[in-house]
Amino acid sequence: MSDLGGASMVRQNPRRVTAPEEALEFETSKEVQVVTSFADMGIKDDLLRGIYQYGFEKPSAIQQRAVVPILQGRDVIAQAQSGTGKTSMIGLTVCQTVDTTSREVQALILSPTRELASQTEKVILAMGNFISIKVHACIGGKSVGDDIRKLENGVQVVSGTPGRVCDMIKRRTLKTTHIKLLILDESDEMLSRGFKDQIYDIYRYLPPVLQVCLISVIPLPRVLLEHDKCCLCTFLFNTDTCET
Ligand SMILES: Nc1ncnc2c1ncn2[C@@H]1O[C@H](COP(=O)(O)OP(=O)(O)OP(=O)(O)O)[C@@H](O)[C@H]1O
Repeated sequence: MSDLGGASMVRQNPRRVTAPEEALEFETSKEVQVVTSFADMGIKDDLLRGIYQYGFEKPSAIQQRAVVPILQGRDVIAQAQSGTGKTSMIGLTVCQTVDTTSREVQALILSPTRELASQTEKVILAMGNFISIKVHACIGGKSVGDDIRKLENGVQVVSGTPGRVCDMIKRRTLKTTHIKLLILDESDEMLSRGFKDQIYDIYRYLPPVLQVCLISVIPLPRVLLEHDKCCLCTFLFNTDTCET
């Protein structure tokens, strides 16, 4: 997509799945389709089984818009309120994206807190129940030896906090050569405060061809959209804020 100015955005009528509250709007890049069923997202059968077994019947509003662009390999900014299914969406897209026959790390998810990184690991393990996905939560406060053992045994996904992930990369225990997808959860947090330098530090070790997804609760600066491939899926719960 080359034009991300106002003209390329479309507003869609609100259709919230997870919380039937006041009228809400979406702003998306214009080519974003609303896909209302997991079965129509091109998801592999064994993963679909895992999703249904996990108790999901229908994608939430943000999932209906952002899952397919992520699976298409687009760089995506997905912004939506807390509790709207963003973490689950990360789990689902990562499970679909990685090759579970490989032992290489292919997806790296960075979160600002240990709890969130662990939660994401659990979602991936639960949804990926039938695809034998190997994921490791690489977080501070846990044994470094354990990290090393797990990573050396081979995992396809790392869900971690920036400090420990950076440490593992610098020790060459976490090999970055095959990483094709970087997801920053709560990226408003990750790109502010003390995390920014750590994120840049990690980014330097990642392959030049990389899909990046930014997941956020609050709208991110517009400047992040200004590159050709970026796709926006925003849940507009405060129109004024998002227009600036
Ligand atoms: N499609 C879905 N169908 C049913 N339940 C869902 C769906 N997507 C997410 N949920 C459930 O909704 C709750 C919130 O989902 P999730 O944690 O993914 O949202 P979130 O936007 O990341 O929220 P937070 O910012 O609070 O972490 C969880 O209990 C999750 O299992």
